[in-house]
Amino acid sequence: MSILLEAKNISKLFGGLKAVSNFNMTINKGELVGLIGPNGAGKTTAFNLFTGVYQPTSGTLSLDGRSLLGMKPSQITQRGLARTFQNIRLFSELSVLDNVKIAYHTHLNYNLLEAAFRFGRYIKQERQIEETGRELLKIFKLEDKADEIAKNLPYGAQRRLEIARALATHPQLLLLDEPAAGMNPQETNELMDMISWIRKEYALSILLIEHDMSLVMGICERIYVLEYGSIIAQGVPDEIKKNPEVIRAYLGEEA
Ligand SMILES: Nc1ncnc2c1ncn2[C@@H]1O[C@H](COP(=O)(O)OP(=O)(O)OP(=O)(O)O)[C@@H](O)[C@H]1O
Repeated sequence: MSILLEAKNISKLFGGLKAVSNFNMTINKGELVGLIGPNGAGKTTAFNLFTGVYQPTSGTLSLDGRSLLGMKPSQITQRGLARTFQNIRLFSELSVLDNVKIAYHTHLNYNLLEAAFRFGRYIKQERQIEETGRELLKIFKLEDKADEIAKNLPYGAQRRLEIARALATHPQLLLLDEPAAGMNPQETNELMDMISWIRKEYALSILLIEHDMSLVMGICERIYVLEYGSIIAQGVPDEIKKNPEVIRAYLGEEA
């Protein structure tokens, strides 16, 4: 199996606080990996390091064998890494379809001048974007809501739209930050199926931060556990469930 993302000995200091400490992680192509840990363990900081929001204080980071260090978030998106946020970030005043279409534009191979000179190609690409956008909405059960304003969608639907929008940038690796937060059990189950399906359909690697243990244990092939910025365990779900360190740190009441 070939490695897609590799983080080696990454640390991130905020003043005196080590939010992430000597963090090592590999994600193979096509793998679905979970990242769990108590509140404040450093999970979102890890995502922010992978996506260029923060630069690590030390350590190395690469995607598909090429370093990500020093790159801006937009460049990292172009290289094939997309994410969703713990707090939903949509263009709340735009329609559902436009939210997805805007994401496609980060991947278009025309600029404005070309658009003016080669109007035919522009129109064709716009039509393609509209079609693929609608296909994505269908996958996420949002096709009937294409023209609704994003902020008027129910919470669970907004979360699905965020994933659809991330997928529109054609990622190799998708980072999902608590995608089931605020969802009811039925919505969570449907989301699990969607995540598994898109992973196969788009040959994606996925890294998932999630507090819903049934979701994490149900779909992830491998799990990393963070506590106070350090990885305290990693392994397949059955190993993680039995690991005494993990039970102590995180699964306490549920184990
Ligand atoms: N920009 C920042 N400046 C200072 N401290 C920060 C910053 N971002 C995160 N931290 C601190 O780093 C630690 C890790 O935070 P982080 O948000 O990564 O945890 P988390 O595991 O994602 O938590 P949660 O599950 O609550 O979202 C926390 O102590 C947090 O207060």
